Amino acid sequence: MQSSTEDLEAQKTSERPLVLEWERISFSVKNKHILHDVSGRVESGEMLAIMGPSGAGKSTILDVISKRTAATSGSVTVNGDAGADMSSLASYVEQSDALLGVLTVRETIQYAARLSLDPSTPAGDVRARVETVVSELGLTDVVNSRIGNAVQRGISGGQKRRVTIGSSLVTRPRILFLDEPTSGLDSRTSREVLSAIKSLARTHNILVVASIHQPNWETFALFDKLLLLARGKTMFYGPTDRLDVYLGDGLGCPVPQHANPADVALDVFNTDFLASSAQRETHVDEFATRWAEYASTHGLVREKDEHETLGGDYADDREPRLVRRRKGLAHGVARNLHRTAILMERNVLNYSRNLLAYGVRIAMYVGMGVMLATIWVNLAQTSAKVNDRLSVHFFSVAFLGFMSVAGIPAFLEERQVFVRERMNGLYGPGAYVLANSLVTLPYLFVCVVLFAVISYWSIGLNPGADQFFRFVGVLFLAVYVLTPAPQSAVVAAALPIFVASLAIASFLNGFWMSVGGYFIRAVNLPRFWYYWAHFIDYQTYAFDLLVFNDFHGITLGCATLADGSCFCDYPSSLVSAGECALAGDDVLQSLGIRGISFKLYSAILLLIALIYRALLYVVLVFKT
Ligand SMILES: Nc1ncnc2c1ncn2[C@@H]1O[C@H](COP(=O)(O)OP(=O)(O)OP(=O)(O)O)[C@@H](O)[C@H]1O
Repeated sequence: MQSSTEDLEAQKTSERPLVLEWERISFSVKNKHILHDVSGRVESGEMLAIMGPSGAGKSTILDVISKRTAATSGSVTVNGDAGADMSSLASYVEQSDALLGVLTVRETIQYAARLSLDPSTPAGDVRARVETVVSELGLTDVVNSRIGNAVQRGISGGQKRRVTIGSSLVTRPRILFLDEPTSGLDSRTSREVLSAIKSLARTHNILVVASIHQPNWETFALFDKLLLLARGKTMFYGPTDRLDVYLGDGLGCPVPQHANPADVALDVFNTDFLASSAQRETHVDEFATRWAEYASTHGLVREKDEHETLGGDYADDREPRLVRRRKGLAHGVARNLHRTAILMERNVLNYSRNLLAYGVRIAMYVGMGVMLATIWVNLAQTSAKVNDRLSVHFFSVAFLGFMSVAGIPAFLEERQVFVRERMNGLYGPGAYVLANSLVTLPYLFVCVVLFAVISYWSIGLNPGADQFFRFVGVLFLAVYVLTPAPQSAVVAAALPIFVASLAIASFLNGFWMSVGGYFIRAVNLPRFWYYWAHFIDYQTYAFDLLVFNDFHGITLGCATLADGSCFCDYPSSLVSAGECALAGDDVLQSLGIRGISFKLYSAILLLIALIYRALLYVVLVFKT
């Protein structure tokens, strides 16, 4: 046990230092040139700041060097390897804090640690790591407080920022990218946070690149290097302590005594308020040229031979990729299962505490059970009530389907967390979909059982015990097709905007109702809709199964008219035999579902449920 943890630690810390280099990076979108020939280099243990006025291209260069976005031209290499797998080496802290609101600060950081670590890591090591990060980031006082969400106020914005950073730091990435890590933090906290990052970076040899807006002097001084951009061009690149020299000697804008060189530089390079676009462009071009000349004459452009300081020619060092390959398939499968189990545990915690998303929905199922039980109360077993019985089945399936849209807000919150954690290499869409699909099973089962127990006997559906259990089983499968993630989640994953995904998911639910064969009989549907939509509609199978389950084998009484003749609402095979009654199977015959196979239809329903999950997987693979 211990030895494998040591192996992991040894592997993480004793690996040769990394060198991240980007050379002549240019990036354009729709003919808009956002970055022009930007180069730089950082080594393990160093912290590089990317600064510049608003719109300078800081986030864009960070995206490019972290390989989230491909450059239009230029190269990004790690130890000379342009194909290094950044997701296994790096963690990226985005500007926004994607966290699960119901978890506490400790739980959030602890799950990030557990998801990133080898399964054999002793729990004590995980705890120690978490406590170190918590105390270094000044989160000790709020360690047991919940993050908070729209319903429940939690920790402050600045504390959330630190939790997000902590969730990355605790995984001990070899490279840490931070996009505006200090936004929302006061100057003292900014300094403390960056100082903690620096200390961890030094101790664990982490290479840090951070875009930063307007650091105060002490915060600025924590960085080893600076890349200063304006309108996508390099204004300065080199050790931070050379900035004031360059401003004075190179540009003739000396930094006044006690002034912060970062402030002076941002002032000088901010061209936003010049009158014309041409003026702005000329100004920046002039600065870029002055910098290029100064850098080459003062030796501030780092050349390849400096790589030797890291222990020789690293062109042959393909360590990151080799490490990944050596692990093998069995290790990969075991690790993914381990991560799935951790995600399931976190989901259980999330769902059980998320009263709005999940508690309210249980209440909705109970409320719907009570509604059906009291409105469709005690339906007589007569032919006149056949349509009322059919509507119970239609309504159960359709309404439960509609309620799946209630899962969209919770899914969108989860999706953001998933995107962040996936980008940071903690787990993939497979583990996420599997954990989500498994954890929802008992939750949905409880919901359906509650609904069935409340309504089934009160409505007076087929009294057999087998029929009751089948009713629960079919409804469970139908609800499982859609709730809480799949259909709405597929839509929300593809289009992660609440209002838009709500509208599309609601439209889809309405569509499935229309082609399911209740409002308009399947045989009467226009052929275009019948041949595809009707057959892929989960409501078709769920409705047919519920109706079959209810009507098969029962007899319904018909009305005796004043003239003594018998009237049944559906063609009856029993009347001709002298009985004024309607066989349930006659109703099934009229609906065209007498011969259906219970097993086949259930299997199709299950298949549709699995297809939705496969679709969710595919959408998450390509859209996140
Ligand atoms: N995908 C894109 N399509 C069009 N324009 C883009 C795109 N990405 C970035 N830009 C533009 O490129 C410029 C640089 O954007 P970027 O977000 O990198 O700047 P920034 O320095 O991080 O700004 P801020 O400090 O305000 O966050 C901006 O003018 C932005 O509008």
